[in-house]
Amino acid sequence: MAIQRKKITVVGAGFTGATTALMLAQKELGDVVLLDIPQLENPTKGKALDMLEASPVQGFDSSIIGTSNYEDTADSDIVIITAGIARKPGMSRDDLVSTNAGIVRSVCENIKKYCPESIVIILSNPVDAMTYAAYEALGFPKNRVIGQSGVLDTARYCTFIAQELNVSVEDVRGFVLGGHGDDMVPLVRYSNVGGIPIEKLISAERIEAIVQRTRVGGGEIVNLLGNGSAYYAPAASLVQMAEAIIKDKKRIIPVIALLEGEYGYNNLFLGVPTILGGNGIEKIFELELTPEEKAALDKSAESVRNVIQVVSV
Ligand SMILES: NC(=O)C1=CN([C@@H]2O[C@H](COP(=O)(O)OP(=O)(O)OC[C@H]3O[C@@H](n4cnc5c(N)ncnc54)[C@H](O)[C@@H]3O)[C@@H](O)[C@H]2O)C=CC1
Ligand SMILES: O=C([O-])CC(=O)C(=O)O
Repeated sequence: MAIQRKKITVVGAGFTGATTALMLAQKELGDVVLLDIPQLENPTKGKALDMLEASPVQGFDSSIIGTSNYEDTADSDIVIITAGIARKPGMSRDDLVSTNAGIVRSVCENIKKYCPESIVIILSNPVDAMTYAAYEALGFPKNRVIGQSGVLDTARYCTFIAQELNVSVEDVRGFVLGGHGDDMVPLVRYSNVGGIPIEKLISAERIEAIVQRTRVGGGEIVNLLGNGSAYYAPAASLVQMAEAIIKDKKRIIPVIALLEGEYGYNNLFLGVPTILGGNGIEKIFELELTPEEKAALDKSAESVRNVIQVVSV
């Protein structure tokens, strides 16, 4: 039997979706279908063709097509949902909940029909609640419905640590637990640089400043851009997740997963460290937390639960 390339659909051809499509193709992770609403069919086709025309220059052989027709997405291995509105300065991610829940649900009805075996990664905000809404609408097993927040939040956290110490980002390790909101929980105790705990290298005050900056990292970009939110680092984060799945890398990556008892929470989607591989979320790691860390996670979980209540049908 001929070996087939993977097929990856990106729903939403705006800033995050288009950037993701290009990065996926540049890494030759599969053939890419970029889908947006019928009113934007020509611009979506135009973006896809423009990207494809970069392929001879950059030397990648993935195809990229633009469409508004879900038939073109049929049997995708991975579907990435970026459809929805983004926040502007002065807004919180939670302000997007009603609009984006409707969009994510309608997208999921089509994914269920055309890509029933796919692994679905959700980016649309407020992402913990949107992952819940997608899970309800798709009816897929929980390992195949995954939200993106932890890769991005951790990337911001590691960027700031590397800047603080003037060292390579490659040597910084850490991760962020909890919801994708201002009370997310960067885990200082589990963070190190080249194996050295960051608490040995950075003062408590500076660590606290880095934690705070990470928590509001999305808002920092929103305020700078003025008319939308981050897209380069979010796209890179989605691509890392897609790559872990497509190559069955079994990477340890923080993602938004359905918790059924882990960390003491039930029926809640929240960012936790997982093994991400060919079957999607293959394992959730339950870490031992100090009372302070658990209290911070409880606060974040409560915020997510309040938003999920708005979208729950
Ligand atoms: N979870 C995370 O870490 C992050 C989440 N986001 C979220 O991702 C979403 C997208 O952000 P951007 O790409 O910057 O926004 P954008 O406005 O540039 O693009 C969104 C696209 O979705 C399309 N769309 C709307 N309804 C649709 C539907 N029913 N079917 C298909 N496409 C549809 C729009 O036409 C638009 O092209 C926002 O909700 C944003 O808050 C953004 C960055 C990080
Ligand atoms: O801040 C936003 O609205 C977009 C987002 O989730 C992020 O960049 O972390």
